Amino acid sequence: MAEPLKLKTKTASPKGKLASEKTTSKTRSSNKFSGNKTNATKANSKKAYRNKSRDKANLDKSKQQKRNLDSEYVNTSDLSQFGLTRVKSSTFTNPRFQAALLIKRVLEDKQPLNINLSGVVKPKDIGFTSELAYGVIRNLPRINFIANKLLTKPLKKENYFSQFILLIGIYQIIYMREAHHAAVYENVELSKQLYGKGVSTIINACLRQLLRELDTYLEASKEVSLLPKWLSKTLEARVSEEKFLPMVEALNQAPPLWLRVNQDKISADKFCQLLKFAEIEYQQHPQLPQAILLTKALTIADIPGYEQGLFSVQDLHAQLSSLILTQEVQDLALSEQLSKAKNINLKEDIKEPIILDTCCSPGGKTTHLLDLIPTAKMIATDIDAGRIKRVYENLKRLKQTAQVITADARFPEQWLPQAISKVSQEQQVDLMLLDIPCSGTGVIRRHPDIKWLRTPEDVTRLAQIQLEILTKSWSYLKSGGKLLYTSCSVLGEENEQVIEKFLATVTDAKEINIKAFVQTNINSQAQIEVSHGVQLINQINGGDGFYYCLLSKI
Ligand SMILES: C[S@@+](CC[C@H](N)C(=O)[O-])C[C@H]1O[C@@H](n2cnc3c(N)ncnc32)[C@H](O)[C@@H]1O
Repeated sequence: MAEPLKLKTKTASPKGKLASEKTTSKTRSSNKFSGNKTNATKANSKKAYRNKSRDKANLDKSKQQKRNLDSEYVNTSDLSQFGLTRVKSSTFTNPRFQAALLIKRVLEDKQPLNINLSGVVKPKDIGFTSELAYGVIRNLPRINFIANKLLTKPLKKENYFSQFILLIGIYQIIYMREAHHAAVYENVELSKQLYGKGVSTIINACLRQLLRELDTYLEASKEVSLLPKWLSKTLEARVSEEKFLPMVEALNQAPPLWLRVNQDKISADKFCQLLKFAEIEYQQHPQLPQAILLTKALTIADIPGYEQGLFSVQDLHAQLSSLILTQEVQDLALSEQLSKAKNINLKEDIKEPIILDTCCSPGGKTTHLLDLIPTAKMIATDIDAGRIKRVYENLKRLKQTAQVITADARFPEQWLPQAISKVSQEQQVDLMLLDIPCSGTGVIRRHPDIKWLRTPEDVTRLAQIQLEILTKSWSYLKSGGKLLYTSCSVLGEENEQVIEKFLATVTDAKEINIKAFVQTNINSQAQIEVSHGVQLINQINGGDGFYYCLLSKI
């Protein structure tokens, strides 16, 4: 292990200050030994004045230089444990440095992977930086395994930040197929800028060793599971052997991009024509024509019609939630017309159901429900005031209206009666969508940090909240009304076990069987057997892991 090297930092020119101090002391000494006191004093005081002015000018210059130099540095005191209190601004804006910071925040500070890089890296580097961070976090166990094989000794704690740079280098070489020499050079340079030559020599040696025996390292790392042990064990027990490995593979792939055509604005076929015209490759879902898979990654702004509200970005299985809730409303007294719900073109003659969408941000399902039933009186709530801003943005873009409330779904008594009274004389709602807060284990490919942040204890805590939200909301559902309990979790503890506990405490709830409906729309490989509701698991280039249970009030 090389000696830890201190970060070389340029300090403001101390020379200037020392030079002026020297001059002053010289002046003093010449005064002291002068013969003709009066003339000498006059001459000396002039000289002293000149010297003083020069000193001041020197000092100002020195201060300015220091200021200029300081402005080239960025404070990184949150990295002081790694010996880094400030770094050059050119290093700070390096995409690899920023990716390493993001990785550090997840692994060391246990913060969610939150990509907000605008103004931090150049706009052209945002995608690259985020790919590095997501890629390393997604494939962490394998990359770590290789890093540990490559390092002959672990890096010292004070140099530890360079570990994240090594992980990035390994990721680039293995997964990004970037020019290998560039991947080595850039990461070695970055570690040199941060820690000096000693550490960068280690990074260089590791990455070059990887290049020499790439296939061997790759082959050996394939044995390493990409899921945390507790989750892998739970899922292995839950999912049949033949479905388990494809599910794990799908959980770890880069997420597919699904769009939902807003059929209130444009037909799915016409939207596909727009895609064709823009030369965007896509696949239309065979059973759900409004669901479009883009086969190549694109930024949303490059897809025609986003600002005009022609489509929303929504996972395939997430799209099912609003369809299940509205497909099943035909036996509601409020709307016999909904029996035409087969193709969900309900706009003409629908009445005005009161719908409650709790935990609604960013509004994917709220806007879908409004697309299906534009006349609905929608009450959409979420606890997170920051996230709720996105509901407003989406409603505005889609020209839809809803009563949006920042509220805690565990305490509907504090806000729901008032919200209902604003739209009706009634005291209860017709339809409820509870998209409860959950572990997010079904959307790990979109949020791979979940793998390293969630714990089994979190799941148990969340399950209690879920039961509380369901139990409290139930009393605000009309007799004959429908409630869809849905989650993006693949764990029984948050899904059918919550329903089981709930059903054991009420006498006016009946489960509606939605298996057949889901089966006719979604590839059967995605469904696994559960005691209540439907559990879908992740599919490669298909939908995320989702759970739905539809309940009706007797
Ligand atoms: C799965 S996300 C909802 C996604 C949303 N339904 C959609 O389709 O766009 C879960 C949401 O639950 C919210 N949440 C968490 N705890 C809550 C609570 N106690 N009351 C209300 N909302 C809550 C979170 O802020 C988060 O936005």
